[in-house]
Amino acid sequence: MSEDRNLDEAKRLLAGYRSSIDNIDAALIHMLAERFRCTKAVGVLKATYGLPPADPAREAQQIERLRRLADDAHLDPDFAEKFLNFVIREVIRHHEHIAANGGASQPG
Ligand SMILES: C=C(O[C@@H]1C=C(C(=O)O)C=C[C@H]1O)C(=O)O
Repeated sequence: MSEDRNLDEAKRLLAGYRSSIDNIDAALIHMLAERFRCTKAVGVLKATYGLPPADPAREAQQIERLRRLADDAHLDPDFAEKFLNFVIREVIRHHEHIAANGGASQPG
């Protein structure tokens, strides 16, 4: 009987955590969409002025900063670095694509 009650309580807690996880995932998607909206504009600017798609010096600064932020927030800095590199690789792919199209961004 008390095991049933414990299981019910566990299910209630699980549903509460999952509801927060769903909200956080939605926020992440919106934040990523906004970031890519910005970086696509940067890609158009770079293509217009003949600047290279990638900027390794800027990336090094961002990684150093994000590693520090992650550490302060008790998030694994190696994971934060991998995540940023994953996002930046996709941004650079967009920039190369924009440059190859003469500075025109693609929708989406
Ligand atoms: C957005 C830029 O282009 C590239 C993408 C970056 C990013 O996604 O943060 C950072 C540096 C560049 O390699 C930029 O130069 O600022």
